[in-house]
Amino acid sequence: MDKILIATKNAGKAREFARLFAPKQIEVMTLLDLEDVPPIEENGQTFTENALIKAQTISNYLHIPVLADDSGLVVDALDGEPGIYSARYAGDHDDAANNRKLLNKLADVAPADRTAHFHCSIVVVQEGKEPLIATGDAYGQILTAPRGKDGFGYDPLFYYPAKDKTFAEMTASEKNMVSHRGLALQKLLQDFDQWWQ
Ligand SMILES: O=c1[nH]c(=O)c2ncn([C@@H]3O[C@H](COP(=O)(O)OP(=O)(O)OP(=O)(O)O)[C@@H](O)[C@H]3O)c2[nH]1
Ligand SMILES: [Mg+2]
Repeated sequence: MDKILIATKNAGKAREFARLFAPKQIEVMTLLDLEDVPPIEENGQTFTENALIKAQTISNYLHIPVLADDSGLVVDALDGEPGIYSARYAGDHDDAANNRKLLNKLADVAPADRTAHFHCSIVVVQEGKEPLIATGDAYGQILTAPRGKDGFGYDPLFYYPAKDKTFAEMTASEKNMVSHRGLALQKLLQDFDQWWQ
């Protein structure tokens, strides 16, 4: 079975990618499976720049093909915050604190103005090849209180009208069908087989 290394330390992303790659008979490994990982500085100005930084840092170190995802929540009433800072909005990878900060910032914003989208940029890099890049977006709105227990990050606050559920109320497969990450990966996979050869 082929394996792909995903340059992420996020267990929520790792679970979603494992499920997304399963039909292709590709096993997913992540930085959570490795012992010594060089530090990755996510100092890009865009999601795609950050995804390239993650993938290239690890590919330069291990000399194997690497996929990376940079993603986040873009809230219209907050001029696009938290955006590329989604993981470190209030506390570094503290989902509860990040969600509290988001709710506080939106306290005076009416339901109709609480529109937002999740964005995901996925890249795959391999030495000597042009990177393969795909993006996906999922549109919804931010609730005033969390709903649901599944998923990760801001999922309990992100309401997806077409399914009348938050991302945290969806099963993993339901979320993958409509999520920013699922959509970006579907696009990436259209070109992946040819790129992978
Ligand atoms: O509710 C959510 N459902 C999602 O589907 C989702 N996708 C991204 N996010 C948020 O955006 C940050 C990514 O930041 P990010 O791309 O730098 O990833 P990360 O730092 O968590 O892991 P790594 O891949 O960098 O190691 C994450 O931490 C989350 O806060 C999500 N929240
Ligand atoms: Mg990160």
